[in-house]
Amino acid sequence: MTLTGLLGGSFNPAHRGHRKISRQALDALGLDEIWWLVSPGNPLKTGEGMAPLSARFASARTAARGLPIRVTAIERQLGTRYTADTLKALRRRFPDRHFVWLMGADNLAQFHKWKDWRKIARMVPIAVLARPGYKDDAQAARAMGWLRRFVRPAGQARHWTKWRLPALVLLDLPLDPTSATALRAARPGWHQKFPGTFQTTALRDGVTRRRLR
Ligand SMILES: Nc1ncnc2c1ncn2[C@@H]1O[C@H](COP(=O)(O)OP(=O)(O)OP(=O)(O)O)[C@@H](O)[C@H]1O
Ligand SMILES: O=C(O)c1ccc[n+]([C@@H]2O[C@H](COP(=O)([O-])O)[C@@H](O)[C@H]2O)c1
Repeated sequence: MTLTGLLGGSFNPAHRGHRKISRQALDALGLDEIWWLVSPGNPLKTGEGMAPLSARFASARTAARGLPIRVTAIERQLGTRYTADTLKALRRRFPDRHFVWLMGADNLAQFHKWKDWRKIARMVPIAVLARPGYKDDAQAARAMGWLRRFVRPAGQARHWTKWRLPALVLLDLPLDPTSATALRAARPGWHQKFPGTFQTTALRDGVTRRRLR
């Protein structure tokens, strides 16, 4: 079984914070690799100010360099937008992998708004990475009203494949203040550096190549 972390995101653009939390998750959870799922469109975001998938994907490829991270637009290939649907499809398609869902503390604060969020927690363990300014919001998250009883000690994080689900671990590791919102404000035209189409390798056996626009 390959131990695989899933970090879904808009990556508009990808940045040092994504890299940092991925390194932390690789280490704390003893992962073999992480897949960055570059979202065709977060269902809770309007799409305003969202760069094309091709540019976000390319920025993620650059940010992930040198780490055991696979950047993928698999939700585009699967035709899914909601994480619950993506996880259902991935678990069916990759039975030889153990998946853990990774997210920053800001997303835990919103988690109760996600489609079928309790089902998500029943499908995969969830690891929450600390983010500056979101410690209190994460603790007070509406979803925590239900999830709190399933919280596992961070010291046992490497045993996540053995956990009975639902299971949630809060990884309170050194913080990184980088945010895509701040980067976009500083460089609104960032995506012009990543023009055109891109190629993505389908994850199954790495043979199929698809051109996406
Ligand atoms: N600096 C960070 N610290 C902890 N988690 C982070 C950090 N940056 C991003 N994440 C997490 O990475 C995932 C993808 O984030 P995303 O691509 O939305 O970046 P972002 O910086 O949060 O973007 P935006 O500012 O546009 O909302 C989310 O789970 C988010 O919580
Ligand atoms: O499934 C949902 O309802 C849902 C609602 C909001 C966000 N998500 C997912 O959360 C991940 C983080 O999104 P973002 O835009 O905060 O980077 C990304 O994979 C989204 O598809 C999923």
